[in-house]
Amino acid sequence: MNYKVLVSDPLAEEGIEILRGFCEVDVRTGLSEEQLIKIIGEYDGLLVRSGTQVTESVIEAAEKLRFVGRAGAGVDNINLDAATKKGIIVANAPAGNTLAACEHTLAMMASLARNIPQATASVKKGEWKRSAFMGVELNDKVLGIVGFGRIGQELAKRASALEMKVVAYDPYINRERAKELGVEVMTLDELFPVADFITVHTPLIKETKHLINTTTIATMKDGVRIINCARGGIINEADLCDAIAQGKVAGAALDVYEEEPPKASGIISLDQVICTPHLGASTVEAQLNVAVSVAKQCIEVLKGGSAKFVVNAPMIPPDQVERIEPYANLAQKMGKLLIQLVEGRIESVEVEYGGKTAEFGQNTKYITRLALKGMLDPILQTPVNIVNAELAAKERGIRVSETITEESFGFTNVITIRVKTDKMEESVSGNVSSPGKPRIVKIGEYMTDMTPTGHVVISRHHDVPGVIGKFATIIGHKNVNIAGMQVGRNRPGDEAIMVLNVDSEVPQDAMDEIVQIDGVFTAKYAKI
Ligand SMILES: NC(=O)C1=CN([C@@H]2O[C@H](COP(=O)(O)OP(=O)(O)OC[C@H]3O[C@@H](n4cnc5c(N)ncnc54)[C@H](O)[C@@H]3O)[C@@H](O)[C@H]2O)C=CC1
Ligand SMILES: O=C(O)C(=O)COP(=O)(O)O
Repeated sequence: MNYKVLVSDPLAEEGIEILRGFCEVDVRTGLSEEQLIKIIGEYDGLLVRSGTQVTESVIEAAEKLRFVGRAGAGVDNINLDAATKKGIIVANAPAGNTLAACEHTLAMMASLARNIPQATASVKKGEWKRSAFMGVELNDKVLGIVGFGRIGQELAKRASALEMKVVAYDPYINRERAKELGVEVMTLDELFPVADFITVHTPLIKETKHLINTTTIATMKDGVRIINCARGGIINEADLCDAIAQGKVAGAALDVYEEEPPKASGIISLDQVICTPHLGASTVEAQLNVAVSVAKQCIEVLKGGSAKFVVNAPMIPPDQVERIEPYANLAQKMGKLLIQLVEGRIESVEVEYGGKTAEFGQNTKYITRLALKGMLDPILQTPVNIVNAELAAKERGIRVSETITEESFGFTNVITIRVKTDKMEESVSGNVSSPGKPRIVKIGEYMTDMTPTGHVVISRHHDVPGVIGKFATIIGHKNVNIAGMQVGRNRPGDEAIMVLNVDSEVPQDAMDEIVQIDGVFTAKYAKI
């Protein structure tokens, strides 16, 4: 298969080389939205940084696109809802530029404290104004970190080494980690009045938009200095401008802006504001890291696998992959089998996690999505994958639920998928007894022991002599070899189930004949 990937922002050559070893790569930077919309239909993958706006219209025009890779952390320039709806995997490289952004923040803070950019410009003009650039020390000052994630934590370590007192706010803060780093955890209301320097390291989301504004600035220390190396929009620039003009805020260091590039007449025109053009991630080391990371993830996805840092679907933590992945694969096969066994419009899908699968925790969401993919992908026009499986079900009015039970009919771990349609109900249960040994252990009420692979015929019939023989004769006449057979029943003479593993497809006319056999209630052929 000849894949094509578009790189629409500057990406380190090392990443592009990795991609070129796998597929065709076009590097076209500086495209307008209109230009991007015109060409995106040709591509299977798109790699961006913060310069490209991957809007809903771009996603709409992307006929073949399966992967959008963000060579960096922030994904606020990508319309995740639109991508999710279309089943496009969006992944980033979250840790690759952490240190670059952290060091840039430190550099900005030191430059702000000592007026280095303003002094540099003055000296270059031939001036020698030593008293005009009196600074403040970082030593002993309180640094307030808002957003204690990767960058916030790295910054705390370094600021402590400079003998600053570090305080932090994050609604999801890891208190243990904060304690280890000697950081005092505060609420925002507590942090604002005590900090000499305030630096934001949150994503730009609804909750953080204009987090720093006239009202919150009023609660800050007089002469506070503010740094934003995270995202424009976390600070209300107009409000900050006023506060600097009034002398409430002594200065600001900005790497990111509400509009990029920022207007020359806006906040950057103030002498007390120092600025860089979104350079937080611009180090040789960080660019190599993020480019290689997204290139590798892109290849994995185009090969049919998953990406390591998917942002629009549940992910399995790396240390859980070995345990969860076999069940996820099994669930997908169970879903694929079920959809071939049922008739009618699906109303609900229930995935029950039995025995010790309760220990899977949040990872059940990943497994459930793969069960839905197995079930819905064969019957829907739009490809269904881990990203859009849940949405695809919801859009078709299918209720999806997960339940957890200790009940496991003798197995350590067991997953049961129950499908209810407007005509019937069916269920299958599966287990992975040892690595690489997935089994279907129950179909409806009947225990089985079936490998979920290849061609199968599953019938329900009256448990009376002769039925199985007639069955085998019909299949034999079609030259279909029977590889294995299991019969399950609850009581002699009752309804029984038969699972036949066969070596090739059973033609429809043979299936039609089988259902005509006296005593056969249902018979379904399925390919897993
Ligand atoms: N200037 C640049 O070139 C760069 C900017 N960034 C930006 O820096 C920011 C942080 O990046 P990372 O530390 O890697 O992300 P992260 O995801 O590791 O940390 C973000 C933290 O913000 C916290 N948070 C969420 N909502 C919050 C709220 N309402 N108030 C306070 N905290 C909240 C989260 O709990 C999380 O701990 C992102 O916006 C990212 O895009 C990242 C790299 C380079
Ligand atoms: O990783 C991030 O969030 C950044 O803001 C870096 O942006 P960039 O890749 O340099 O355009």
